[in-house]
Amino acid sequence: MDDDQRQNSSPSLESKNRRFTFAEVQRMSNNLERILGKGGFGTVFRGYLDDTEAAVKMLSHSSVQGYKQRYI
Ligand SMILES: Nc1ncnc2c1ncn2[C@@H]1O[C@H](COP(=O)(O)OP(=O)(O)OP(=O)(O)O)[C@@H](O)[C@H]1O
Repeated sequence: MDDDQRQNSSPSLESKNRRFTFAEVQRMSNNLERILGKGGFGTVFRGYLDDTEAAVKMLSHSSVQGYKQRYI
């Protein structure tokens, strides 16, 4: 399936991945106040994007290295 087909078959599935600076992450997560969980790529914190509650995932340094080793 190519990208066009994927978009047509699931129009509501849009990527919401965005990157923020550490200062922005601190602000939106109230200084990393509440941990929601941990995954293979790093810790997930509760945060707010504007007024919407959001899960904020911080990639761990080792996962970024692993990503580079695999994909670069
Ligand atoms: N949107 C969310 N709402 C609430 N908790 C969340 C949300 N996203 C992630 N979490 C919590 O953070 C944990 C880690 O999530 P994450 O997506 O990073 O990893 P995973 O899918 O569990 O594992 P992996 O990173 O190995 O694929 C989850 O198990 C869950 O407890």
